[in-house]
Amino acid sequence: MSEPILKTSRVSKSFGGLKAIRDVSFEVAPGEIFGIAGPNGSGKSTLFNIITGIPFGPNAGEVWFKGKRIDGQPAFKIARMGLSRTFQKDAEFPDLSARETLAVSAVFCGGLDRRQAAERSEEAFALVAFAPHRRDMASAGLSVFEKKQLMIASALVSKPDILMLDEPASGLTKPEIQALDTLLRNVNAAGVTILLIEHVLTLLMSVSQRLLILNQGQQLAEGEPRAVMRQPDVIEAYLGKRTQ
Ligand SMILES: Nc1ncnc2c1ncn2[C@@H]1O[C@H](COP(=O)(O)OP(=O)(O)OP(=O)(O)O)[C@@H](O)[C@H]1O
Repeated sequence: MSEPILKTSRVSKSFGGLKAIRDVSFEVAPGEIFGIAGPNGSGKSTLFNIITGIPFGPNAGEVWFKGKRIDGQPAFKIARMGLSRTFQKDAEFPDLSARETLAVSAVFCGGLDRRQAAERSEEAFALVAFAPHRRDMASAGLSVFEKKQLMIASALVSKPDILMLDEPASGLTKPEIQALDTLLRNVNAAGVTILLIEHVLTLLMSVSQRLLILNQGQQLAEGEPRAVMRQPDVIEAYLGKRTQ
């Protein structure tokens, strides 16, 4: 692999007696779409939290981004270095328009002035193919898919090197998942490395160049998606053990 853009080295995170992430090490190459999967509660979102520092870093281990160690850094610094994320729950401002939402993200998260914010918003809207005639309506009136587009555009407005998406396909119909597949490929083709947590395995398998599988906070497998998904221990973690 070329020099990794992101690397974790034996990161761990505990909540009291619960070891949510144990000794997880992986590397992401620049320009890659890197998928992360695992059963419910296996630690996927906690891994994103540890990397971004939102709301906490690891208890142990190291996180490296663009050759710099970032664990222990404040979350806003990590974000401004070029690491941007979304959350499982859509969090729109219902009374703000899509355009105003992006302006807020650009000014507060990207640290941009109003002119730069407007330029970046146009770029982000274009990248996620957000319909121009819907940009000035209140976010509350947007469709589920448009809210996803807006969430991703908000994360892109600061021009991150890495975009980290936590289950972006949840709540989408099959055609919308197909549209999300295209959206992710377009964002990636524009030079953004993507880390993708996703339960919709068709999407994950379609867009990811490599997969990391977590189970009970531990790294179960990593590698080429089809090979990983054929591994007996991965099948067992998803489907349970045969009893006969
Ligand atoms: N802030 C917290 N305090 C206490 N326990 C937590 C906290 N965050 C996560 N956990 C626990 O850590 C474990 C891993 O949770 P996490 O949300 O990372 O899993 P996940 O793989 O993202 O799950 P899902 O697929 O359901 O979103 C779970 O047992 C969860 O209950």
